[in-house]
Amino acid sequence: MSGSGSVRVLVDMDGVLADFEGALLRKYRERYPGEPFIELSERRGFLARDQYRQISPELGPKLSSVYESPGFFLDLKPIPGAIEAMKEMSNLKNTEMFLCTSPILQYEHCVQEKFLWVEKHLGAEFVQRLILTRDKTIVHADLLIDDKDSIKGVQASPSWEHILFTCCHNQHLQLQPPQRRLQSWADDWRAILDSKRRPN
Ligand SMILES: O=c1ccn([C@H]2C[C@H](O)[C@@H](COP(=O)(O)O)O2)c(=O)[nH]1
Ligand SMILES: [Mg+2]
Repeated sequence: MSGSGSVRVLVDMDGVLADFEGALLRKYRERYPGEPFIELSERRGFLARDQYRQISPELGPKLSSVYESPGFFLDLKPIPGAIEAMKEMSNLKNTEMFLCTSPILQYEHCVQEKFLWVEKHLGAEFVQRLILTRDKTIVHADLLIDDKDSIKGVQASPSWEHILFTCCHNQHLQLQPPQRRLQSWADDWRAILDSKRRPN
């Protein structure tokens, strides 16, 4: 993959750098105060929309109207420790770091706001490291740090090892060895990167 001793890492945005689930619940409750909601501790499954649909079919579109609104992606708060970790990672020797995120299909606001979010929180130099794709399997890297439990695409055997970043919707999942987790940005992400470096 990358040269000897070096490592290429893809870092997801929603649920890893930006607190998508926290903002979604808060803004949904503000917009639909009388409707049922799901506490973050009760979230199961990657797509919040699907879990809300199971309560009642009309709740799915109500929930998605929240993240399709202008300003939703730009206003997301950083996950604790994420900004510091990205700045440190980008300065590590023999380390290529890219942000790799999937825009929603209602891309009108989402795409531009993802770029703006990166510039606002990480700085203009990180905008050059931003990859938007609906299929992360076709991007070549050693590691993908992502909160989605199952990442599928046209490439059946992606080049990267998926490190599951803990988020409310995946915290209950029991991983099958050798699958690995990163519990938070306070967890030892440096050791995970080092584990992919080949000796010089
Ligand atoms: O119920 C949901 C939850 C999330 N999404 C969207 C929001 C994000 O843009 C993507 C996730 O992107 P990642 O790059 O995998 O973090 O999924 C949704 O559409 N519906
Ligand atoms: Mg994500």
